[in-house]
Amino acid sequence: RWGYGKEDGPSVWYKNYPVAEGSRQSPIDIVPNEASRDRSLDPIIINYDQCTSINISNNGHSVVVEFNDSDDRSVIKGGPLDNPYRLKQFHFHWGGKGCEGSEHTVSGTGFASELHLVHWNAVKYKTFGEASTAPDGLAVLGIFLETGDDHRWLHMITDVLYMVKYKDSITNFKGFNPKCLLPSRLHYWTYLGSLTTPPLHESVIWIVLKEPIEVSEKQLGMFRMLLFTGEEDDQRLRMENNFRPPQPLKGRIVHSSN
Ligand SMILES: Cc1cc(C(C)C)[n+](CCc2cnc[nH]2)c(C(C)C)c1
Ligand SMILES: [Zn+2]
Repeated sequence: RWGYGKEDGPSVWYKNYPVAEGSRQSPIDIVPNEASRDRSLDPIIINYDQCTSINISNNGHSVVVEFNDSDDRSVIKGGPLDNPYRLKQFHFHWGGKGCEGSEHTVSGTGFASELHLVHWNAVKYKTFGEASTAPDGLAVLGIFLETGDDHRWLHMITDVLYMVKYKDSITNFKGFNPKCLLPSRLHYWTYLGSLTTPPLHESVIWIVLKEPIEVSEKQLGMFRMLLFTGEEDDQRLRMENNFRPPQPLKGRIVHSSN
């Protein structure tokens, strides 16, 4: 299968997933003064008030918090989106040391980590699976994490990571509302892209927030105690550097909210 190592990492994914060399792959390097400032771009609207989490798991690639997406209780809308998109899950990508770990970069600079809040278009598609292969099926909100002070709410997640240390482990994680992970300003860049891991479907409307959130080196270090490997595996591989590097823009325009 695929991973983030030398033998199975991003540089060889094209062998089993030819779309890796497609025309709308993610992530990308965002160059702010090459982005087109659209005054017509509305603010994004995030309604997470009725939102509650269900579980937290280690899928062997990242740590994932899942939500009940059986109704429109938690949605993102406005901005570049024609419909409300339902929150399905969020997860993180991070590095092995401070300066790299995010998937998107800004003028060539990476951040220590990147949070992805994954939403799907339940107006046009019946299931997440169907939406995940449609060109306007998913909307992923990307938030950069930079190291600095402790994040006052991230400990809710880092405190339970020991429960999902191994691949395929899962535990109850109710009542967590991810609005506490949002930065104060919702200015964003948006462009058409893809999933950043196989199957790399070109189905994502990316909304990347300009303002990072601050987390401490200690909190970030907790993510690195997770393992890519399972409890029974003879190899113990620390989960870190689970990010794909930026991909060619191939003529795409990045739009910038004001
Ligand atoms: C929770 C989750 C995890 C993953 C990867 C890390 C396997 N993926 C696959 C690819 C991806 C992760 N981040 C951007 N794309 C998704 C998709 C469906 C958005 C969701
Ligand atoms: Zn992701």
